[in-house]
Amino acid sequence: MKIALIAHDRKKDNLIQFAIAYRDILKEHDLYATGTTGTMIEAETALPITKFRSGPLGGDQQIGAMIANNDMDMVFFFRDPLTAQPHEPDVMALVRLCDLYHIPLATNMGTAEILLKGLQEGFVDWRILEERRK
Ligand SMILES: O=C(CO)COP(=O)(O)O
Repeated sequence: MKIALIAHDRKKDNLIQFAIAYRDILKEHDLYATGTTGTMIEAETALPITKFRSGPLGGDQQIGAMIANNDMDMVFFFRDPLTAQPHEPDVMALVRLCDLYHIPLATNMGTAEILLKGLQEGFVDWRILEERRK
């Protein structure tokens, strides 16, 4: 599965801790990230990550394009609800595309844990089943 990892600055530590804790599951998948998030997670976990531009410079939109192209399966986007983002429209667009294309999206640690454990247990195979139906 293709998984996107994104975190706003004050949530990056959260996502790094999450990636460390669940490294064994994440390493079985193809990982993508916005620039700074990806660089930091790679440094802490040594997981290979395809990195896009930094979020404020278009990285969210690059991941959104993958979703629109049916080329992304799951998104972990730890958003900071207390800090205004200069690229808020891009953030909302990414969340919107997840909803539009039924892409599982976790915006905080609580949901992320359930989503990743669900992935490990095979609870999110619908995209694979959908592919088989084509
Ligand atoms: O701003 C972001 C998501 O909206 C994240 O971008 P960076 O990973 O480059 O900090």
